[in-house]
Amino acid sequence: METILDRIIEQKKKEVLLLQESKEIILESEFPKRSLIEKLQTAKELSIIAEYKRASPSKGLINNGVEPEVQAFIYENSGASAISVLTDSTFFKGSFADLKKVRQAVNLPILCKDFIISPLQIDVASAHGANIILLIVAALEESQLHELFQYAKGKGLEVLVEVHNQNELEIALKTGAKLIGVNNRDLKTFTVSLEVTEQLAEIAKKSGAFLISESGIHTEQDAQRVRNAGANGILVGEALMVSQDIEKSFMKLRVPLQEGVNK
Ligand SMILES: O=C(O)c1ccccc1NCC(=O)[C@H](O)[C@H](O)COP(=O)(O)O
Repeated sequence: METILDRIIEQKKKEVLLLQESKEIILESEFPKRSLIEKLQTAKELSIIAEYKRASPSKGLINNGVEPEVQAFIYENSGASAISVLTDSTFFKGSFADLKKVRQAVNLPILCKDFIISPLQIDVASAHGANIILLIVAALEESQLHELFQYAKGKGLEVLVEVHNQNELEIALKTGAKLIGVNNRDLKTFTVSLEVTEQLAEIAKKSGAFLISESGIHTEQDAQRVRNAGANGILVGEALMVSQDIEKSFMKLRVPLQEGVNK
């Protein structure tokens, strides 16, 4: 049966074809480098990657009433370590224009949250000001994952390699990734469980990578739970996008790290 991830990847293939056919010259990034890894190395609390996400396949419309640069500015002032911007338009109502607006509004590292299957998309992400790209193991052949990982690193970008089970994690670790994202959401069924982070944390941490727990984190208890499992950071979208008081929501998620976890 065709899953939503299959549909997203089909759409991405069409977008990449259009990019290739347009022969548009994609300029090199004119924006300064920003490193999430450097922040994680010295963090004293669970790092928060705060996401700008208007809509999603699992939730439909989340919040279409706030501008990306305004939301990102509040995230930065509330203590975010990085900002994630959904750039997919078909399924998430995002865009690369959103990414650029966020780049111009904040000094934080920015993650381009998209479904990358081609080096061309990495060029576009970088040109719009991304410092980090996402590679989803479930969406790529292993050889493609390695090729895209090396390409992004060659452009000076950091790479968050996303997994949802042990098999994917073992594939991810073969790239030598320093940033492993464990997505608590199954992208095929939309089921969300923080147990996924608990199950994979030990193997991910043994490799020396920083562990980011992604999706389904809403409360202080959720943040503490994945922190206790060994996460260095969390990626939070919906909870912040629907919050009536972002600073207050942030304060609850800002929990101290256990000593030595990022050494
Ligand atoms: O969020 C979805 O419905 C979704 C569906 C299919 C592929 C990816 C999807 N989301 C991307 C993400 O991983 C999340 O935006 C991110 O981790 C934040 O999750 P949340 O805090 O639960 O909004």
